Amino acid sequence: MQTPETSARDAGRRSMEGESDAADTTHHGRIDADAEPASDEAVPLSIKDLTVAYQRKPVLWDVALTLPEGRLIAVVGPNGAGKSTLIKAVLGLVPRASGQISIYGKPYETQRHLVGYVPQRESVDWDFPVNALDVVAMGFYRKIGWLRPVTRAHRRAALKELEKVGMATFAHRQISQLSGGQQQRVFLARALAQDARIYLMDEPFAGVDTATERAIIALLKDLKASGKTCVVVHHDLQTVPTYFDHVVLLNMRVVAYGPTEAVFTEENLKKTYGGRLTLLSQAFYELSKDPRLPRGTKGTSE
Ligand SMILES: Nc1ncnc2c1ncn2[C@@H]1O[C@H](COP(=O)(O)OP(=O)(O)OP(=O)(O)O)[C@@H](O)[C@H]1O
Repeated sequence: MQTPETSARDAGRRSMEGESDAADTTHHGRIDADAEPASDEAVPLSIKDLTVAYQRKPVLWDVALTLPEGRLIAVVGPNGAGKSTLIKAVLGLVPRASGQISIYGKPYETQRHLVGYVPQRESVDWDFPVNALDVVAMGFYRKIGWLRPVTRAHRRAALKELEKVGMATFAHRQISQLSGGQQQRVFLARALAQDARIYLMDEPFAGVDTATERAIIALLKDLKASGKTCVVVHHDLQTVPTYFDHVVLLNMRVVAYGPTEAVFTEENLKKTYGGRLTLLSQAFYELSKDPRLPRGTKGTSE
């Protein structure tokens, strides 16, 4: 039966068929680099046949991903590729035209307590009258229940999370009076307070200084060391190989997915970024000079 959702999907399929653009790959661009675990219950995030449309225009198309546990996973792609939409779809914040999403084998609605979210900074209302400590304490609400008061013990625990991100001295500062990087750290502390098993972070490195970037990457490594999975929307191609174990290359479809050293190649990036080859060549030129790169990642544009 034709519904508005299936009609949006069909419209999108037709427009996709007319294009030979960057996202046009076989097998939905999926590379099954990791052997899939026997059961979805062992998989932090499983996405099957996900299509999302805004006003009937698809922005994610037949996305399929099986993400492994205990890894740092970058989601990379050009502006408008659907990276934020992917994160929002997992959190049930945007309606799906089709597809199934599961967190450790069950729908997000029953697994919220396992998921920590760090939103894109621009999407937050920073005029909301709360201080940094209040924001972090919100991370405990799922455990304590929304109607229960935050106790002194929770505030102490929230302060500890702020310490981890170097923000304890700003605990009583209104969030609107913090710098962009400081706000970002507070939201990371809130995600830590959630004590989740999988973290979804939408551009946590955007607009932060070098010290904050180092603090965030140290935090990600700690999370990984304790077996957590972090899915991070990331724009800086140069740092992908050093920061992340796995990469999802996205441009409406999944162009490629798998371990960074196998997937983060110039060819796959060209498929992902399409016509923006000049920029990409420059990025690869910079990359090719970087001694930290794993073998096979170096570009050919030297
Ligand atoms: N609420 C919305 N209503 C209509 N269109 C939307 C909405 N949100 C996003 N879009 C469109 O969907 C597409 C994907 O947006 P999305 O924010 O997911 O991309 P992105 O990859 O995160 O981009 P960026 O790197 O610029 O943050 C874009 O073309 C965007 O304009």
